Order: sequence, then structure tokens, then C-alpha cells
Amino acid sequence: MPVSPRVIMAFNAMEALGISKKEVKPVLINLLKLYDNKWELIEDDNYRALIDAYFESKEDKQEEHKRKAPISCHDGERPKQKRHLVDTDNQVSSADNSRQVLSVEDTGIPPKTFKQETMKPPQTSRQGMKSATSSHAFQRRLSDEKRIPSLPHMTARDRKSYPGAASSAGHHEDPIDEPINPCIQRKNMSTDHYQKKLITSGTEKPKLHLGSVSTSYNGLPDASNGNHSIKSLTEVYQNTHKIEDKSTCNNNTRTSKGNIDIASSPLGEVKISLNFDAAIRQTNFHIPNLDGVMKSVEEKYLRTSKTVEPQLSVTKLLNDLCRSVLKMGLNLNRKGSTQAPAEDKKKSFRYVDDITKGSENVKISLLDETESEDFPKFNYIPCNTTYQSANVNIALARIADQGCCADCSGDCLSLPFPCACSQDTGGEFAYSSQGLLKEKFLKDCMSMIKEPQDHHYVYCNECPIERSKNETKPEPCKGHLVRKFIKECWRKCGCDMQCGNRVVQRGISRKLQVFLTEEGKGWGVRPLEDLPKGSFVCEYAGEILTNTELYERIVLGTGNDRHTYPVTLDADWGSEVGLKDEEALCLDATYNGNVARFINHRCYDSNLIDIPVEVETPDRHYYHLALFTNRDVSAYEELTWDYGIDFDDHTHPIKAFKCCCGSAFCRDKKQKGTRKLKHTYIE
Ligand SMILES: C[S@@+](CC[C@H](N)C(=O)[O-])C[C@H]1O[C@@H](n2cnc3c(N)ncnc32)[C@H](O)[C@@H]1O
Repeated sequence: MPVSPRVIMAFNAMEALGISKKEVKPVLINLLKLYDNKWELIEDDNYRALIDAYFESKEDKQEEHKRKAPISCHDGERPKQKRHLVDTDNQVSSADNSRQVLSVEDTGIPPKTFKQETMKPPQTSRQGMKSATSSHAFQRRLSDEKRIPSLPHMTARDRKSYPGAASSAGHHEDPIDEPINPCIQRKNMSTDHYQKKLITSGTEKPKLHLGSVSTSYNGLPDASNGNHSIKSLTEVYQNTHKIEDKSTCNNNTRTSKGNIDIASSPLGEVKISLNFDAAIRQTNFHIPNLDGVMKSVEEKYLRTSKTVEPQLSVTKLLNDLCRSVLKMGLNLNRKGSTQAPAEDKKKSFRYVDDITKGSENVKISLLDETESEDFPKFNYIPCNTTYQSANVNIALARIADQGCCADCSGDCLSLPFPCACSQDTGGEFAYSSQGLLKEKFLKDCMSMIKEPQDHHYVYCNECPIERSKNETKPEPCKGHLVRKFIKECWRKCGCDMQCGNRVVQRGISRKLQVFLTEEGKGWGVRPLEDLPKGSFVCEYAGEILTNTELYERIVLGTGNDRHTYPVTLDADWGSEVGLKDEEALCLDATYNGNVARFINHRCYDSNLIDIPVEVETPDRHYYHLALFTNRDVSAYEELTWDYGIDFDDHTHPIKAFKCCCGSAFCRDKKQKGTRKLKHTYIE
């Protein structure tokens, strides 16, 4: 009977540890029974469960052997009942011995449990919308590239620079005795998925002194302080393996994954995982030498205080540890600038920890791996701010009693009957209790954008956009699509800030990163976490300008700006007759804006949708433009939204950029047949 490839792979993985098929086979059979043939549980974490089970069975056999052997204790002492941790004083020299490396007599740590998380396969981007549209309504938002310089071809990252791709074969060392506590044993997992090596090192004796308390890396008090008869043990388990991920635009297989586990023993009964998937996937991150990292954290603490600080926080300490891993992995020096890795001087990059300068709930980092783009020059503002003439009248008196829910309390979403604030969305809130857009609401909004011809257009008698271009002889209105609004509870409402109908006003909560795209679009934004469909990502924040002010900016502009950032707030122009200039507004994030200013355009099948949101004023000249995911979005997938540009409109004051969104439904005809030149544009 042919042997299943999964069995062969399991054997191979164990063989790489020096464990023979013969020894593995019975363990594997038992494990398959135990796990109900769920192979993924066995394969997860480089066959961690199998390795654990193997060592456990080995230990059981040894115990049995000892029980059967004649008792030879001199002083009548019973042989110690071994738990799952073994004494560190034992010397180790092979993977086989890793089970015997560590010991604790009675830690109170429960016996090992098998790690049962399954690895989530990376998602690929969704494709397959019906057809593209280039309706006039799409010009409600303006965006352009006035001058597109020839861009250097951005080479794909050298895959070898990923720790997950680089061979660590040369890093195999023999285990070294750890005479003092805490003992650090490093197991360095080969990057090859099927090869696994247990490697120990430890020429350093990492020890963190915080005043009189000596702490081991597992957070337990050091046994050497005499408080414990047992030894605190720490195992460092370093593991990298490849996983596949298809990036949205270039379909490259490019992701690797790495972890360092600091564990109570090789069995990992209790462990702290340093997970640097994020750093490895998207940066020139090299797994740093952990001893060096520990040393740098120690030095930092020793520098700041020689004694235990009264405000000592273990959380902070662990946080420092993670930061140090990142910094050293990125070769960042203390000032935050970068040093090129010694082996490749050309590969330097820039990293900003938080472009929001602390103004958002979450940090938003910026990473430039190519140094081919100028650093963005703008002022980060987390919310819209009037530039000068815009008439944004925020006054409680303007909110009618029917337009708020003064009698509510707590969370409006938990009411048996939706309150007044749901009226605008048909008597139902737009948000679910999970804080996501409801499926039906999202579907309706999507349909308005994707099939605008089926929805309502309005044409102004005298269009503010056209008027701003030519006051005396404005062109006919090109049309504005009437949009669906969300109305959130606000200050006249009785509910609290955690009410489920206050999502946009609570601000950004997702981890985002600004990065340099490889397609020549300049900077872009990606999430550092998976985002479920209907998640609020951010609002488009900028200066609130009148259309005339915007037009003046465009005309008076130097024309050298490669990217432009204006968005027209015309979602409700249909309900207004004779909009005055100060009421016809737009947002410009060129000089002042938030993270949304970096989100690029994608024709038709973008993963974000912009939805107008009424928060503080019932008059809809001014509103918030919020960006939500319109499908599940994987971490690191570029976030895009359809700016609604009409690439055929050559009369527009802002010349549309050459679109390189890569969508099969790209509306930019200039791009048809030029796909191969995606990275190089010459005007
Ligand atoms: C709102 S900004 C987006 C952030 C911008 N990429 C940056 O580096 O600051 C809009 C500008 O980005 C560029 N851009 C956005 N989407 C694009 C696309 N699909 N193709 C080419 N350029 C794009 C254009 O220059 C556009 O004017």
C-alpha cells in the first residue's frame, strides 16, 4: 500500500531530529487516533504535537523501565516521580535529550497539553465583479496625478532576506551546559518545513537584575535567590517556517513566519511567544540573536535604574523585549534611524513607529523598504478641520428632538425597538452588535456604487463644481449619485460612548500600516490584522474646503505634486436647491489629513467602500466619509477604495492619474494593453 505523503512528511520531520521512523510510527498511530485523524493538529507548528508525544512516550518508557529495574536507592529514598519538567543540571547533546534538559520538582504546572490551534490558510484576494462602469457620477470625487515621473522599477524583495527563506543550517550548534539559572536553551528550527533541528546555545548567561530581585525570562523568580528549592527554567524555542501567501497585486508567494517561544521546557507547558510574523513578512527583518536582544533589554533596564523601580511593570518589560526584537531584527539603531544590514549595505529602509503622533487610538506605522519615494510631507490630523470659508454649522440647536435619542441610555443596539437614530437607515441600525456593517446595509451601499445606473442621480441646476471652474458660464452638471447615509448617535443622545451606533466617531481601532506599494502607486495602506467584512477602517479626514477654495488650490498649485488628495462631499447635493459655495464642500488631505490619504484607488473591485456618515450635524453639506471593508480582508493585503474617477473626463481640472490598480475591471483605457509596463511610466 502506498504510504501517504503526510506520513512521509511527518517521518521526514522527525528524522531531521534524529528520530527514526520505527520509533515515530507507534507514536504517530496513537496520535492520529487521539486526534481523530486530524492531521493538521499534528502538522501544526512543525509537528510540535508529534515531537511532544514522542518525548512523552519515551519518558513513559523510561519510567516503566525504572519501575521494573531493581531499586537501588541507598538511603531508602524513593526515586523521584518525574513530572513534565526535568532537571537542568542534566547536560544535553542531542534533540533526543531535549526531553531531559529541564527539570522542576513540583512546579504546579499542569501536564503538557497538545497545542491544538490550526493554522489559517492565507486568503487570496477576491476577484470577479460583473463589469466596470465609468459613469459621470464617478467624478464626484476628484483625484489626480499631475506629473508622473518615470519611476524606478521596483524590484521584488530579495526573498532570501526573509528569515523564513534563508537557510539556518549553518546555525546548528551543540547544546551547551547552562550551569546557572535561568537556563536558556535555544532550539533553532530549520527554515525548511520538513527539517527540524533542535539547537541549543547559551554562551551567555542572560540574567536580568532588577534590584534585589533576580528574574528569569519566564517571569518566575530566580531559584538562586533561595526562595525556591526548584530552579526556574526557561526554554527558548526559535522556529521559522514558510507559509504561502498571495499578495493582492502581484500574486507573489512571499510570506514567511517566525516565532520565538520562551517556554518553561521543551514541552512548552507555559510559554511566551514572540511572534514576529508581521516584521518578517513585510520588512527586511532578520531574526536577531536572542541573547543580544536580552542583553540590550537588560542594559536598558540597568541604564534606567539599578534598583527595582516602584512602577516596575512586567507587561512593559515584555513589551520592551518585543520592541527590542523588532529593532534589532530591523537593524534600527537607538535613534530610530536605520543602519543597513552589514551583509547588504544597499538594503536600508525607513520606519516610523507612529505617523499619527499619538493622535489616534492606535499607532500607525510607516515602512519604506525601497527608499524610492519621498517621505510624505503632511500634517497628521485625526479629524476634519475647516480651512477657512466652509460653512460647517455644528450646533445642538439644529438637532431636532426627532433626530436624536435623548431618552436612551447605554447601548441603543440592545433596545427591543430601534430608537430614533435608526430612522434614516429604515428603522434598523446600520451596525451589528459586533460593530460591523450589517450585510443588508452593506449590500445596498455596494449596489449604489457598482450599479449607479440603477440608482438615483441628481443634476444640479447650477453645479458648484462647474461653477467653481467657470463662474460666469458653468458647464452643465455631470450628475451626483444620491448616497445612503449612516446616522450615528451623538451628543444630544442619551446613550453612552460605547453605544453600538457610535462606530466612526470612536475612531480607528484597527492596526494599520503605511507602506510603499510595488506597483508605482506610491504609498499605500495595509492592515496588520485580518479585517472581517463590514469593519470600519478609518474615515477620510482632511481640511474642509469649499469647492472654490479647492479649485483655487489646484490652479495655484505648483503642478509638481505627484499625488492629489481631494474628495467632494456631494452625497446629498440632490436634496438641496441652489447650494451656496460655502455649502458645497470637499475634503482635501494634501497638507493636513489622516491615514486615509494614503489609501489608493482600485477600479470596481476594491476592498473598501466609502459611506457617508452623519454625526454632529443633520445638514448634510458636511458629513464624514467613512471607509469600511466590503469583504473579508487579510492582514497585509493593500486596502483600496474606488475613488469613482471618470478616466474619460478630460475636462476635469485635475488630470486623472494613469491607473495601475491591476483590477481586471480597470476603467482607465490608457492602461489597456500596457499592463506589462506596470512599474514604469514615462510621461
Ligand atoms: C489619496 S492619494 C493615495 C496615496 C498616494 N499613493 C501617496 O503616495 O501619497 C491618491 C494618489 O495616489 C496615486 N494613486 C492612487 N491609486 C492609484 C492607482 N490605482 N494607480 C496609480 N496611482 C494611484 C495617484 O497619484 C493619486 O493621485
